[in-house]
Amino acid sequence: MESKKKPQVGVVGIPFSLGQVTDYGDLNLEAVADDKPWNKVKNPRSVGLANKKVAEMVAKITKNRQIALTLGGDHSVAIGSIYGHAQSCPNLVVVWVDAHADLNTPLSSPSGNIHGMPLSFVIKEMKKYTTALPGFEWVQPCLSAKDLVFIGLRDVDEAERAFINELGIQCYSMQEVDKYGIQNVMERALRTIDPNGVRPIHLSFDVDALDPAYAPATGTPVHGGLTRREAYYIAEEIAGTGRLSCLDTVEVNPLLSTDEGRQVTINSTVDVVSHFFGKRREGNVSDGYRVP
Ligand SMILES: N/C(=N\O)NCCC[NH3+]
Ligand SMILES: [Mn+2]
Ligand SMILES: [Mn+2]
Ligand SMILES: [Mn+2]
Repeated sequence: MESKKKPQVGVVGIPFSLGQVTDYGDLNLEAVADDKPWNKVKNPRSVGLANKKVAEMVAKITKNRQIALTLGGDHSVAIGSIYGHAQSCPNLVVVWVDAHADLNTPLSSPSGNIHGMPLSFVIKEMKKYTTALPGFEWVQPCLSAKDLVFIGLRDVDEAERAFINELGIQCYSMQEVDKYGIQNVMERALRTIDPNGVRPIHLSFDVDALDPAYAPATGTPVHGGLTRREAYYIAEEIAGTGRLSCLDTVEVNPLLSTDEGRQVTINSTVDVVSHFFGKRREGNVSDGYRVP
């Protein structure tokens, strides 16, 4: 699903040098008429309807045993992608790669922007802290807090940190990435959420997890982010499991940078996504290739 704005070719036309791709096309995301704010929450019914369509599409794709690549738009799209993915893979685990926790509820959010709240809609243990929101009646929490891990956090609101502590969610902020190194972080993260190495992986990649030097064209850039090398490593490790089942790639906003910044962001995003789909820095040999 692309955002409503005309996405840049770079992100839409990700060069899938490996594997067979089915383009399920753009979802027709119509705004809901008279979509009044709910407290500070803007456009709840339109965002809710869009996510319902995302959920139906992701459920269909993952039921086909294909990897669903969801191109945002902002991170609110993960409400639909995780819910839809859970319909076909109820035992999924979620790896959330982001500068932000996106764990606010409609009650705790300072901004009212739903892209800062997606996880509060899908985590079962968040039910008692949150509230019903018009447009989201269709969402049932489908993820246990123990099946989620954060990587790359460095801009976490107080309420989000309190929820992470309360729920005991596994969390590797940039502090832990610096302390342990990305190889160690990936080993610990996957060992904790999927010790037997059998569960389908939902990877939700917010490009602002990258340092703004590599992804300036995004809504909420935060200094001190992942290098491209660290992002490649995450992607290669996830691809290496063979259990990637859904990949969200969100928060690329071409309108928020210079031409150069836009291109830098698209190049980084396309490259990281290619590594999630099997591109390896050591090189690749396609099936059937024979030495010349
Ligand atoms: N990129 C964003 N989430 O990942 N923006 C919203 C965060 C506000 N705490
Ligand atoms: Mn996010
Ligand atoms: Mn973010
Ligand atoms: Mn945003």
